[in-house]
Amino acid sequence: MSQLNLNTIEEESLRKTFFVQVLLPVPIPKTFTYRVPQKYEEHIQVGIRAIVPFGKKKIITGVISAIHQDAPNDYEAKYLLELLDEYPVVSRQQFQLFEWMSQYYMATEGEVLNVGLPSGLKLSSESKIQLNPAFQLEQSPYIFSQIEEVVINLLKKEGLLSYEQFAEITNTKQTSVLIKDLLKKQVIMLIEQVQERYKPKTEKRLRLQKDWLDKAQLNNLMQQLDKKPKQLDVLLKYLQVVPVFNDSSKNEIGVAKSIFKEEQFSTSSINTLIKNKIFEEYEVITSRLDYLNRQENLDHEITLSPAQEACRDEINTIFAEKDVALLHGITGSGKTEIYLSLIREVIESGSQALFLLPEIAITTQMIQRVRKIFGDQVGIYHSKFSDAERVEVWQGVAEGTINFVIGVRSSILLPFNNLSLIVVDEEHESSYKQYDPAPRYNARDTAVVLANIHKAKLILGSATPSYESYYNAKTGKYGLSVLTERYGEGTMPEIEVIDMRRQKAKKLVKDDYSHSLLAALESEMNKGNQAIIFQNRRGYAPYLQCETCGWISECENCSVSLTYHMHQHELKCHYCGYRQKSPSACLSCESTALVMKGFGTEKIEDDLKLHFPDVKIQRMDRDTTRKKYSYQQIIESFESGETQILIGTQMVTKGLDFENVSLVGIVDADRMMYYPDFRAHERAFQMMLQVSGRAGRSHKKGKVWIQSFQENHPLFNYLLKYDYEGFYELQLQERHSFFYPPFCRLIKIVLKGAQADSVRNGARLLYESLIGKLSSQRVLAPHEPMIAKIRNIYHMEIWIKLEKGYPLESTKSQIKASVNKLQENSQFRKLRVVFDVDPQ
Ligand SMILES: Nc1ncnc2c1ncn2[C@@H]1O[C@H](COP(=O)(O)OP(=O)(O)OP(=O)(O)O)[C@@H](O)[C@H]1O
Ligand SMILES: [Zn+2]
Repeated sequence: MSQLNLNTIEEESLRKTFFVQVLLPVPIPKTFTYRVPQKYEEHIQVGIRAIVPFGKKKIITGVISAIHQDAPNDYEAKYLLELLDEYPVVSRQQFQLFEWMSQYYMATEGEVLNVGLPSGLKLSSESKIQLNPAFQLEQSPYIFSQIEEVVINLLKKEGLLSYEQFAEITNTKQTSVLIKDLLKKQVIMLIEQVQERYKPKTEKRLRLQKDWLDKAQLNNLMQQLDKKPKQLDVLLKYLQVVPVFNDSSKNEIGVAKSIFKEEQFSTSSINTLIKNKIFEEYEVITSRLDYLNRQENLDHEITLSPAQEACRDEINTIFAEKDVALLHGITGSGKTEIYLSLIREVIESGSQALFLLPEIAITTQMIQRVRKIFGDQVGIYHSKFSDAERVEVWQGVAEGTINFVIGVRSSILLPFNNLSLIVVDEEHESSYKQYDPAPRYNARDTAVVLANIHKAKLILGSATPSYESYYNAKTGKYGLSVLTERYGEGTMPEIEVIDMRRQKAKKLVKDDYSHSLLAALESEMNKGNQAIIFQNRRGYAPYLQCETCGWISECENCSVSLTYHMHQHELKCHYCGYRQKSPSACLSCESTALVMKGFGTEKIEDDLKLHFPDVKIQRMDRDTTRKKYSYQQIIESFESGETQILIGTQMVTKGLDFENVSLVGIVDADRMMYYPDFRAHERAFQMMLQVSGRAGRSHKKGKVWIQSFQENHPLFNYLLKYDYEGFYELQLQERHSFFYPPFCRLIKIVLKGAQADSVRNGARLLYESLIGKLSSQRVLAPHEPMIAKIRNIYHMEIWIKLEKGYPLESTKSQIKASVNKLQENSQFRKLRVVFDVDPQ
C-alpha cells in the first residue's frame, strides 16, 4: 500500500530523505520516527519489522506503520538499524484493529502489538546475545577490531550475555552499532531474533531410485533380495505403504524414514539399500505443526440434521441483512457442525475463517474433528503451544497458506487479510476477556469490530448466551437463530434440587454429600455409567478456622484466606502463590481445635475415593492440568471409560462431549449464587445449565442433582424447566432497575499502590475530579474491591456508568486527563492506574 515509487523519486536530482513511523511493543502512547538509511529505501514497506535504537543503549524490534518524508521538528531522528522482513507481518487491517483496540480499551497501540505479536517476532534489549554457532574466527572473511575480539572471547567464555551486560563490558557508546556489525559479520546472534532462532523442522524421507519404478526392474530387484530377507522386508514394507505398482507418481513423496524405525526394521538394512542406490534418501522441511501433514483419513462429510440445516439456512438469511448472528442452541444440539459447514463454504471460496474457543475448551475432541474435515489448512493458536509454533501460524496466516485458524482470544490479533467469517463459540465465556496486562480486551466484542474491518460475518454461539449478546439479538442489532433439539437420540436430563436443609435435619448428609446424591452415584456406578461432579473451587478446603478464637488462616500478602491443599499438606494463596506448611495449632491462641471450612475439588476427590474405592476417579482443575498434555490425558481417560467419575471446576462445563455420562452432581450451588457481583446470577445459571448439558448426550438418559440450602431460590424454578429466556427476562428487570449492562456501559478504574493511605487518598481525589466532569450520577464512589490487597499491593476501584449514547471517546480523554493530573502530584506519582473498559 505505501509502496512508494522510488524510481521516479531517484530520477529527481534532489534526493529526499525517508522517515518511518515505527510502532514499538512498549506501553508508550505514540509511534516513533526513524530515518531510513539509503540502502534500505527500496525495501521499506508498511507492516514489516525494523530493529531500531531506543533510549540510550537499547535496541528493540518494532513494526513500520507509516512511511513519509517529514523530518521531526524538535529532534534529530535516529537511523533505523535493520529491516527484518521482506513481506509485511502485520496487515493493513490489523493496524486498523490495533488502533480501535487501543482507543476503545484505553491502552496504547504498543500494548496491543505486544500481546498480539508472538515473542518469536519480537526482539528487545532483553534479548540475549550469543556467538553464532556457525562462526569460526579463522575462517571468517572479516577483519575484527580489538573490541570485537574481546567480545568474541568473552562470548566464548560466557555463552550468553544480556544486552545490558554486553553494553557494560564493552563500555562503548555505540553498543547497537557494535552489535549490528557483529551481526552482519555473522559472529553473533540475538536469540530472540526470529530468523536465527526459528529453524524449520526437517524430516528424512525415503523413495525408490527412479530405475526401479519400472515393473520388470522391480520384480528383478525383489528376486535379487530374496537372499537378504531383512532388506526385502524393508522393500516390501515400502511397497505396502507406497503402492508404486498402481501409481508410480506416489513414489515422488515416498515415506518418512522414521516409520521403519518405529516398526523396528533393521537400520543397517535400510542404510545398505540407500548405499546400493535402491532407495534415495532426501530431506524436506516439514511444518513444526505436524498435524498439518496428517492428510490421511480426511473425512469431508458434514451431514446436517434437518433442524441443523434449517438453522444454517436461517443464519445465511440473517447474513443478507446483518453482520452478526447469535446462535442460541441448547447443549448437545450440534452447533459445531453448523459452524463447520459454514466455515467450509468460506474456505472453499478462498477466503479466511477464524474459529474462536475459550482457552481450555480447545480440546483434542474439537481439534480432531476439525482436522478430519479440513486437514492441512488449519492453524491452531493456543497459549500452550510453543512460540515457534505460534510464529508458524502467524506467518502462515500472513502468507495465506493457512486460511482457517482455530484459536483462543489472542488469535483475533493474527495478520488476516481476507477474513470472511468469524465464529465465537461459547460466546458467554468470561475467558474471552483479558484481565492483565493491557489491553483488557474482550475477544468476542473485538470480533465484531474485526468482522466489520474485513466486511466479514460473525456468528456468536452458545447454549447460554451472555445477556449483552442476547439483548442485542432481542433488540434487533444482531440476528437470532434458535436450535431447540439435541442432535440424535439425546434428550435433556432431568434436574432435581436437593434441599440440603431438610436433609441435614433428617441427618441424611454425610461429609457435605446428601444421601440422595450418593445413592444416585452408586446406582450409576453399578450400571457402569459415568458421572461428572462439579464444584467451582479448587484445593481441599477454602480456609482453616480456629474453633476457639475464630482465627482464620489468611495470606500474608493478600486479603484472602489461604486454601488448604491436602496433597502437600500446605496452605496456599490462590492469588499470589504464597504457601506455608499447614499449622497444627491456631497461630493466634494456640488452640488445636482447627477445622477445615468449606470444600474444594481436592476434598471431593478424597471423599468420593473413600465412598467408591473400586471406581477410578479423576479430578480436572487448574492444579491437575498444568502440564501441556495433562488436560488431554484426563479427557481421554474419561472418554475411553477408564475414569468413571470426573470431578472438576468450571473446566468440566465447557463444551465437553461424552456419550456415557448419566449423572451430573453440583455439590455447592449456593457458592456461585451468592457471589457479590451483578453478574453472579447470570453466571450461576449459565454454569449450572452448561454442566447439566454434559449429561444425556446420547441414548442414555441423564439426571442432574443440585445440592442447595436455598432450594426456593427463583433461579431453580427456571433452571428446572430449562427456561433460559424466563430467567433472562427476570434478571433484565433487575439490571434495568439498578442500571447495569446491557443498559449502561461500565469503565472500571483501579488504583494500585504499596501504601494503603495514598491509594485511598488518590482514589478520593480522582473521584472528585471525575464527578466534576461527568457528574456524580455517572461515577460511583471509590470502594475497596472484594480482595483489597494482592501481593502487598492495595487496590481501590472507581466505577463509571455511562448511559448508552453518552459520548465515549471524549469521556475516555477526560478520564485520562484526570488521571494524568493526579499523577502530577508527587504524592501519587507512584500509583498505578489501570483502566478496564467493559469489565467482566
Ligand atoms: N450433523 C451431525 N452429524 C454427526 N454428528 C453430529 C452432528 N451434529 C451433532 N453431532 C454430534 O452430536 C454431539 C453434540 O454436538 P456438539 O458438541 O457440537 O454440541 P454443541 O451444540 O456444541 O453442545 P454444547 O453447547 O453442549 O457444547 C457431538 O458428539 C457431535 O459430534
Ligand atoms: Zn496471597
